Amino acid sequence: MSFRIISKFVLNQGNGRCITACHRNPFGTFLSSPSATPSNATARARGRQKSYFQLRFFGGLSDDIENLVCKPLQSPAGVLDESESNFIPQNALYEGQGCAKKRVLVLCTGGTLTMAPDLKQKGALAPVEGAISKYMSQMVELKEDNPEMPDYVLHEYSPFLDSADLGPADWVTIAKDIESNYFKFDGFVVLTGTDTMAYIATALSFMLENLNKPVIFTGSQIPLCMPQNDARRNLIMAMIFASRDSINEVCIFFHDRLLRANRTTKVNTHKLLAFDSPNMDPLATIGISIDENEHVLLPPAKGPLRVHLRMDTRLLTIRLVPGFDDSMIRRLIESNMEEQQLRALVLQLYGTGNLPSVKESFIKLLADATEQGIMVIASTQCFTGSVLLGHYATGRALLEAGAVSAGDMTLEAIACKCAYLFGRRGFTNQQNEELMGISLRGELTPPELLVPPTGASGSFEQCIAKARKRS
Ligand SMILES: NC(=O)C[C@H](N)C(=O)O
Repeated sequence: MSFRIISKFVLNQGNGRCITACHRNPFGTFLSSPSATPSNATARARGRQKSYFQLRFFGGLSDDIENLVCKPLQSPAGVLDESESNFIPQNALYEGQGCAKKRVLVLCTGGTLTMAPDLKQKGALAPVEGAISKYMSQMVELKEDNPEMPDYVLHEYSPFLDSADLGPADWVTIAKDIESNYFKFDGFVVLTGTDTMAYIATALSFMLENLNKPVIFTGSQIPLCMPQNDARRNLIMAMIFASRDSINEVCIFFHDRLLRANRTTKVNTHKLLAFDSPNMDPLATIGISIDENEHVLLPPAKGPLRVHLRMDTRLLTIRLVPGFDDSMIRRLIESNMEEQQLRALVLQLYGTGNLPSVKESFIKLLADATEQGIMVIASTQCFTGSVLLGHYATGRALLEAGAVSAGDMTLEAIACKCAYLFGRRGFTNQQNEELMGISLRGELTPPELLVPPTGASGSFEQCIAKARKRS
């Protein structure tokens, strides 16, 4: 799929105000430049800055996915030296108000939020290019005299797509655009369709290592053009959260909750409460106030941002149903093993990670697969809770076949974590297996923190002991 980026930037409300540079260095300090026509307040702030600089923001974001390598982020010229001891204002002061005005980059890929009934498609919803910029420029909440809202730059990708049409190449495009604009904005909003939003946002959480700014995904169930839409509030709240210093991770805001992206899954096709993070509390909830759950927010990263652009998605997911025909699954796996294509096999199993122990040949097949270097991952079909291999004899056989537990990860997290780890290439199979059991971006409850079930078996205890030793 071609996912060309057009350089269509809407400077805040189209008023021509220049976009200024804002930088938070790897150590968490902000450096930002005042606007082109600094107010007294910004001039005062400037007086306290030793290395004042200004970058203008030009269009021309990345438009290809070549050079898919992991590379450390380069700082723009003129950034603050870490030995700098001067006080650096967190942001340019907002003219006349004496308060900080944040800057947010809004990246829009399409999705229902941007859609309208298309007569050529018999009234089916289809994305309308250009509509979002028109709506946003008319939203009073986003006018620049509203000090609580950030300045924003909107970037519309072309063509707008239903999220079902977005894949790893598009995740790479988004990651690259965040990388190349990282120092110019305080936070990022990504507008996508809801159907694969949890996958895209989860993938981004792995691709953006040491993220120190908010990246907030949102979309809607009802298009922005319809009066009863949920798009407007989702968009406003996403922009508010994208301006918060307390958030250093990729999140999904939807309806009334901010969720960690890699814990999130789409749970409803109709209701406005379309997402949930079944095994983790929301990062924040909104009612008449915004309540952050400070204890679950990820702390600021210690190192500089590293962007990993190679995602190896050679995995197969099989959801078991009672009475399944294992000969069919056998053929599928065997043909993949022969072509040496398959890297991981995700089994969605019953309960704590059980499969029929009577199917000995199937278990033997899984043991052969692990021996050939295919990672066999045991996950659960249950919406909440965790895989506990070894709690039941039926699951124990899997442990012996060399399967790896997915713990309480969502399917989205399992798939994207595999793609990320395999894409890194530098890890051995054993290291990959160990990393699957370790929380890299908050996607997993560490096994040692899981409450052992009543009557936990010896092998469950062994799993925990092994995990403790690793950490
Ligand atoms: N609500 C939505 O955005 C669904 C739409 N099919 C999409 O994922 O693009």
